[in-house]
Amino acid sequence: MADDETDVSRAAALHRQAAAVLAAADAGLHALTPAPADLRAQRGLAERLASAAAMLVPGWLGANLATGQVPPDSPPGRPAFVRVGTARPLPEAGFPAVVPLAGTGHLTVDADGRDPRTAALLRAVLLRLLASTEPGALLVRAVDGADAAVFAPFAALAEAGLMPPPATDPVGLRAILAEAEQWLRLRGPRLPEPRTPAGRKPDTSTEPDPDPAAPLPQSTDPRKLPQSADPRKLPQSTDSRKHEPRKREQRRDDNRLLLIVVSSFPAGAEPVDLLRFRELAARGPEAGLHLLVAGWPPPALATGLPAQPLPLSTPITLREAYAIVGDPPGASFAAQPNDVGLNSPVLLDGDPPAEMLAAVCRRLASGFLAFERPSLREVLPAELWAEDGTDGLVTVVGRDGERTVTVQLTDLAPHWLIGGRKGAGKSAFLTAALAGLTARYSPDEMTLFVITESGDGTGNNAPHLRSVDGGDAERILHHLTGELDRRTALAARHGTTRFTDLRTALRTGPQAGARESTTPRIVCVIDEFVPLLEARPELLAPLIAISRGARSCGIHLVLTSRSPRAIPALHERDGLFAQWTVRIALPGGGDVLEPTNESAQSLPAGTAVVNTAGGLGGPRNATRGHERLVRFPNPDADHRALSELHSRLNATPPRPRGTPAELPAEVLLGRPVSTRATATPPPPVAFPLDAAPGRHLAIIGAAPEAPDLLHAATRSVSAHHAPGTARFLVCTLVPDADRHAAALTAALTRRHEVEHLDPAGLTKALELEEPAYLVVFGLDAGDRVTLPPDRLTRLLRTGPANGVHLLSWWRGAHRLTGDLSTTAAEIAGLALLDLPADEVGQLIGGGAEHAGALLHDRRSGISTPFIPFRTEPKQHILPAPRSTARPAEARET
Ligand SMILES: Nc1ncnc2c1ncn2[C@@H]1O[C@H](COP(=O)(O)OP(=O)(O)OP(=O)(O)O)[C@@H](O)[C@H]1O
Repeated sequence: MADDETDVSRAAALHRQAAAVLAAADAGLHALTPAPADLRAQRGLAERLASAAAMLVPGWLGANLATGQVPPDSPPGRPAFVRVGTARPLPEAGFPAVVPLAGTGHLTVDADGRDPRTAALLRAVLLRLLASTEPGALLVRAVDGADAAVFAPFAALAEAGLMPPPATDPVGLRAILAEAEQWLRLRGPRLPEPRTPAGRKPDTSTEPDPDPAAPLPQSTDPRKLPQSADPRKLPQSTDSRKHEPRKREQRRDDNRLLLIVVSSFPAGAEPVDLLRFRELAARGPEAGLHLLVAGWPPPALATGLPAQPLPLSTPITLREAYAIVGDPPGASFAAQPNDVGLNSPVLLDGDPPAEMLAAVCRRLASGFLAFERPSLREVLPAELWAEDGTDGLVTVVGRDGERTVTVQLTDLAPHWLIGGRKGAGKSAFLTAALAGLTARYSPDEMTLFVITESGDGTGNNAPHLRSVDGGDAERILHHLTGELDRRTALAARHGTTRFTDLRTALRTGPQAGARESTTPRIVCVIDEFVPLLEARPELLAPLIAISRGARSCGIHLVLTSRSPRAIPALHERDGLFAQWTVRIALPGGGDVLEPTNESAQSLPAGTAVVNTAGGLGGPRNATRGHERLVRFPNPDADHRALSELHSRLNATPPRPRGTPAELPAEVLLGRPVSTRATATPPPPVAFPLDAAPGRHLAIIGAAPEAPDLLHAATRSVSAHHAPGTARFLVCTLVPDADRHAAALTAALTRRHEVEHLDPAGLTKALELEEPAYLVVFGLDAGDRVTLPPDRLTRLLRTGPANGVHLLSWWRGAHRLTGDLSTTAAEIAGLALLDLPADEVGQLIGGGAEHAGALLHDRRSGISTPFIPFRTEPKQHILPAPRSTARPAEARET
């Protein structure tokens, strides 16, 4: 019994003990967990926060990407908030953790992108932002200093030029900083110069380029018109170097954002770079610039700098299994005044599904290509012909992100080599570049020759243009080598070795204002030079001569090709391209770059790599100071702007007249007389009107078609000159030719400046020293008062050097072989129409016998029969002049 009692007591004690433990555990539990009512409140709060988040971050900005389901599109507008993960105040309750961005601030993560959680977060946030904005409305620049391939999944955007490959070194980092600072300069309040704590200026010597938005030196050309005299102004265009980015931005999209995502800072980054980040952070949000910086502050780099938070940013701090989200700029997540940050652990978003990310990149890349192409107007200046070409020619060729890209033709970078596969856009690039050049420089500053197979390769009819006929290649190149010789002699005379100095000497020296001092830079474009050189190897020598002499003579070559390396010798040491520093590679045109340079691999349409170091380069993903990926306009899509420009160019004073750089005009007289059938029509019979003494034409004969031939021949000279660039003085001394003179005047007036002269005016015009064509019908009727022999002789001898040429019709040979024979012997070009054999003999020497039309060039001694060109049908018959008519009689008629 006693044992039973003992057992019962022991059981009771154990029971009490167990009950006490239970009570203690119960008390302990109650002390550790919230009361059921609080739990419910927290769950309710999480639900309310989740619904608020759905409104704050709709669609891509806040969806749970891990499900793999493509979220609905976000409504248009800036991504003011973005989700970074899920806040979990309770294991079973959570809500999206959302931080502010556009218009408010930035985001920092303490661990850099080498931590996989950071890398995944950066990719997720970047994807959300890209997917929720219009293609091109968000420009992204990335930095991956640890080269951890954090942004590799976004490579398709790099190829589209939407998000360039990440910068991996300090040079690339500084290029991005410079771009961001330029962004602020254009959009935000003024950015002060960043300084190190010691007051030292940041070392920007390794930055890729000077600020392209900075204005170029102002023109010193005294002929430059003031802004108010604005026939030259292009009111709807903008000077891309001075005003264009701001205007473009205002016009197109004030809501654009520039996002800089730093996964990790490169090892060589300096404290001053971080200070620049701080400045950008402080001023960025109001200008649409936002930063997503991992590894902030970078302790190893921040030597000398206190580890401060980035201004206006929401900091994220990683812990073992979760992250802590600090307070956003200017606000607090905490309910209690003394609390800081979100009062809940946050599970950061992981990597978005790869397929989803790739699809978004593809969509953006194709949309961006259309969105981001600059218009032709963006490469044109605000004012026509306002630039001075003395130091070189510079034009905008397109845009690299927000930065306009200019390319130069100067004494040190005299030529361009452009490569691209068929259909790459070479003609488009050229057309836009030439439009920019012809709009910036007047024909006094620049002369243009274009050699194309088709003759229409550049769509250019600017008054600077001298020839677009592919058949003219030889003539043009020989003319240019002649010009090279002339300029070389001038340079020797003035003791100059650079063209800039020669031009300055010519302008300011005693010869200033004389014809020889008008020495424009010459640009000679050869579209598709490879087939040309393959077919005409003899053209290589003049090309090499021009290439070498460019520096001192101001003659620039621009060559394009689908296969620039098809003639390897041109690229070898001392080959044509050895000294050509400017290389422009369009899609499929990587051949113009050095073989080790991969930057032009898989370029999309409408883009080009502009390299100013002879094509030197390396891997594709590197940022190089001498290389730019440029988007260029498509003039095909901008016909209106192009034709508007050309009509302005052709209507714009001052109209340049003949310059020594111009190819001499040729008078076309007729078709050659040939009995052989040929596949292509032979060239017309022509007489060149160059600068040598005697280069004038006399059409001689009483045949009815003779005055009409003068009409036709003069029109061919008119056609040689770009509209508005030549001057014609027309005179008739025989009434029967009045209608020819009137018809000619009417035809010429449509293109050039024309003046009708009476006999007294003709006498005066014999003293002309300004370039002009003197066209006289019935010159044999001029008496000694109208045609003082000494004046006529002087004109015939010295006129061509001044660009003055006499084109005349004589009703017979009697004056030329009679009283004016000495004077008339100065005329080198004789077009004889049905002259009696004895008169032909007297004029061009014995033994000549010919019926019909014959051109005799006294310089070469060659006579060429031809079938005269006509402007009117044959029925008009002139009364035959009296071959014995005396001058005075003729004048009275
Ligand atoms: N900036 C651009 N963006 C988009 N498309 C463009 C751009 N420039 C040109 N294109 C288009 O590319 C096509 C080819 O252009 P283009 O004729 O200039 O090429 P190409 O290199 O000169 O060709 P080819 O070698 O046959 O002469 C045209 O249809 C043109 O509209």
